[in-house]
Amino acid sequence: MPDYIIAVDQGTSSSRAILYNRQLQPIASHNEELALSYPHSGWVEQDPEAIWQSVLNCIQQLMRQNEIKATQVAALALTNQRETTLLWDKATGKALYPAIVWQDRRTADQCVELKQSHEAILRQKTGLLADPYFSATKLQWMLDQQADIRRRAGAGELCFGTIDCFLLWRLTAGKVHATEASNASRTLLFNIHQQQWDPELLSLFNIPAALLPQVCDSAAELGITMPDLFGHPIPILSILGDQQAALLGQACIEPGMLKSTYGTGCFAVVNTGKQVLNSQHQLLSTVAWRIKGECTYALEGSIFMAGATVQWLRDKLGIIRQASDTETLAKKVSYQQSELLIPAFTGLGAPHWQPKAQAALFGLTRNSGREEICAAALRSVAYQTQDLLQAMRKDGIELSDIRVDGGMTTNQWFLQALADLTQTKVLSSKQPDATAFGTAFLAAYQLGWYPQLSAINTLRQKPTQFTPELSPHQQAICYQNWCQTINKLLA
Ligand SMILES: Nc1ncnc2c1ncn2[C@@H]1O[C@H](COP(=O)(O)OP(=O)(O)O)[C@@H](O)[C@H]1O
Ligand SMILES: O=P(O)(O)OC[C@H](O)CO
Repeated sequence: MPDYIIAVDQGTSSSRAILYNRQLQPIASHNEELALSYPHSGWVEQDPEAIWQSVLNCIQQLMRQNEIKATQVAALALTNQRETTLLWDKATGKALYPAIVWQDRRTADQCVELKQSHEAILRQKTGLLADPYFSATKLQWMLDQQADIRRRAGAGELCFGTIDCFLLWRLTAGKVHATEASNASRTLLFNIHQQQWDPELLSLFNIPAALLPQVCDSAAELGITMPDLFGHPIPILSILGDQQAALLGQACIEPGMLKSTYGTGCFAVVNTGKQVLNSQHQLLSTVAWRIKGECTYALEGSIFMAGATVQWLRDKLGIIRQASDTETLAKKVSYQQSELLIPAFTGLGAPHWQPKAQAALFGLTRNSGREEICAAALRSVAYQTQDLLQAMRKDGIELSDIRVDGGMTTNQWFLQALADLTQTKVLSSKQPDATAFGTAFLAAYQLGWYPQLSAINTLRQKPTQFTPELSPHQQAICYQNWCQTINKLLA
């Protein structure tokens, strides 16, 4: 009897595959880092073949290293970086362009116009707003680059997809062109109330409907892998956008429960149940998951630079050798530090939505060194989280704690700073891969191993707790300085 599930988490910084047993304990994993390229100012791209190859290698290596045969695998469960846009040729399966990554700002000018003319309708239909972050203007940009391309798109010769859709296509050797509702809800083309591609929005962005994938439930028989890939076909039974998968993986299955994931970016997401909450404070409404045709919705605050700021310290400034060095260095720096980093390297996301903002480091003195810059970088992620929590509270969400996960949460110093600067209890998942766990659980649910979503409560390990140690008065001084500095930058 097949007793395993393999979850694939295709993130911005890396791809990984994790092997779970029937009790949904992680048995083994295989990880591969992925490169990003920045060919022009504001552009962020990835190689579609490198993405595909990394996913394939991760699954194959995981199976090989653990002597697992495909016949022992009950399901493949996918989760992925969202919004990243691909366009490929139906006949050859080859992408026409590099993947335009969610952080890419090339369509910022277009979004300024869109904001003035169509923000209200975009918000009402999609829960999102006019920003280059989402897929629609990225796809529009691709379609505007070649003379014949819209005709080919209209004739059904090309496919658009987010990462999940591209992987599903490749895993099934072109048999399935489909996505699922949580990923579709990030495109700016999907009506989250009616659960369908919106004809008015397709016409606004001049996007031929023939390009679009079918939108499925998040748990379903989504496809079967080609036998030659893993030696035997494996059913693909769940797909979720990575932030929605983490919401499920952190057992936030009731309205009002919040998680915040610190990977490349940071995404604070709160379950709003059957209700689409219309934020008055620049947060997004999105599909959390769709099961048996029924949608659960969520409210989201998106920060573009979290772990990516740490990568910048490593790869561009060269002041650390590895991400964990930030912890050792930051420990030496008190809250009295004058240095403040506004990490608007790819514009600012929620709640500012300023795609053209540029990063800046304030308050430098002769005493400022790599310790201070590391502390400022880590604290910038905590301050931005406080911006999101404030917006959520103003929208009427009551928050008593934050369930956190993602690569950055191995940094204990950061987690204490997060509790201090948000004055909120932080519960750090002992399962650092809450994202993969979320989609693996959904596949197990689809298999009938766990017939109720509430079973996730019993599978989740007790988290580690961080409580605020900074006084509310000191926090208020620090946060006021952050707000004033951001306002200065945006003025
Ligand atoms: N100890 C650490 N301190 C700070 N940041 C870290 C640490 N370990 C990993 N990171 C950051 O976490 C990110 C990777 O997390 P991950 O959840 O794998 O991201 P993604 O899903 O976006 O690929 C990287 O950007 C890295 O810089
Ligand atoms: O790569 P991550 O894990 O930071 O997630 C990227 C998000 O899905 C972008 O919306």
